[in-house]
Amino acid sequence: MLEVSEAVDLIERHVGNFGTENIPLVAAAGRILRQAVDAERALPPYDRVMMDGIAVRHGEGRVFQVLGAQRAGMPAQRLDRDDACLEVTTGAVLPEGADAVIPVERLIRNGDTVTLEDGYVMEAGQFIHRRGIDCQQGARLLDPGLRLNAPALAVLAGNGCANVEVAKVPRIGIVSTGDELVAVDAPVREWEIRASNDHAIAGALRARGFDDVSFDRIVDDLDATVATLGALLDRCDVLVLSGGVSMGTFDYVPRAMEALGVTRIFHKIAQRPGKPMWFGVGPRGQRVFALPGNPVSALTCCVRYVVPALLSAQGLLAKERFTVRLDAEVALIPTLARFVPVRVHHDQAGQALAHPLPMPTSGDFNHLATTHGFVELPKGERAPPGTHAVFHGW
Ligand SMILES: Nc1nc2c(c(=O)[nH]1)N[C@H]1C(S)=C(S)[C@@H](COP(=O)(O)OP(=O)(O)OC[C@H]3O[C@@H](n4cnc5c(N)ncnc54)[C@H](O)[C@@H]3O)O[C@H]1N2
Ligand code: MOO
Repeated sequence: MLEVSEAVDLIERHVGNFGTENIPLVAAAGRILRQAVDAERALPPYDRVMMDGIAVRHGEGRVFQVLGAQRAGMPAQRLDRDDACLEVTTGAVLPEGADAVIPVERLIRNGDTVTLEDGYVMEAGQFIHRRGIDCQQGARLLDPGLRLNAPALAVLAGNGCANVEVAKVPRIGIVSTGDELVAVDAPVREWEIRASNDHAIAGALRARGFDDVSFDRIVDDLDATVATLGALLDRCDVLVLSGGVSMGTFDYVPRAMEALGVTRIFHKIAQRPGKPMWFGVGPRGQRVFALPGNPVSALTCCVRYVVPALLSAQGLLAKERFTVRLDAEVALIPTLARFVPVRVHHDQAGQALAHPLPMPTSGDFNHLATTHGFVELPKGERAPPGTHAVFHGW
């Protein structure tokens, strides 16, 4: 059986990428940037006035004649006199010849004359945001691999990028398998259960920007499984299945994959939950993740393997995971890595602590909703309080 890290490496090696597309900036929030962005011009592009008030030539004078107004959006005017000023607004170009801005609240105005407030001392260069101080033309502002958040969108807009090259979002087919499964809005009989894995998996994916998802259900029948999966392989880049991958006579997923020419990369990882996980690559390079059906296993495997693989295929550089310390002991398993659901809180120094809430079985998904994610623990006997562990959020 593979170790967790070996499974991650194998997926990483086969996951490839989904290509890029050029989209309008207005549609780019949350997408993964796939181009570099350089400054269109020096920023700010001119000496920018930072306060509403007056622009003057710095000196000893205290009374100034107002010659006119230099408003934002006007080309630069000229100020040649030490005893005069131009009224200015925040964002205006500093008038040529001026080298200080005095805020309006420091002035007493009388007709066309302004006088400095008693005791006010001006400094040369004050309240001027100098041309090029933020960056020079051509300076690198954004690198590929960034998720386009609010500041990054502002950089794109501020530098004339009306269209932007981003990673394509893959088409993902989410498939539930099992005769016992019933849709959320259908009548349910005593021996049936409602399918919940598909919604959990879609939630984990959508929360990371993978919003092109479809839902399908297949019954425990080899021909039906082959037919539905075949159609999905034709139109999807990624399949995420749950159920039908363990040892049962009616666990048809591995056999159907073989019949459809999907190459098995691995089956089974030394971990609990999620041991029977299966991963393969289709004839067109489609990535097929077949997750174990138990709800805790399915969601844990989705967050531990599917989400990071798809994000890395999109070229995202930042990793979502971070390190926490356990606040209570966890019993480990000598032969399997263990994923344990936790609630995260912080100690007085602001350090992230994880409170373990092991689920009694991998079928108990209702209690998962009280947790924030899970920690990954190695094989062993016990993890005492204080143990460092990697946390993965739902
Ligand atoms: N003889 C063995 N039996 C099992 C083994 C084993 O190694 N030998 N492994 C166990 C482990 S571990 C897991 S996990 C499960 C995984 O089995 P499958 O992937 O084949 O899943 P199913 O049998 O189809 O379902 C398991 C369980 O999950 C429920 N389920 C399935 N799909 C959904 C869904 N979409 N929404 C909600 N719940 C779902 C299903 O009703 C079952 O209760 O196998 C063990 N058995
Ligand atoms: O490992 Mo299974 O994934 O116990 O529930």
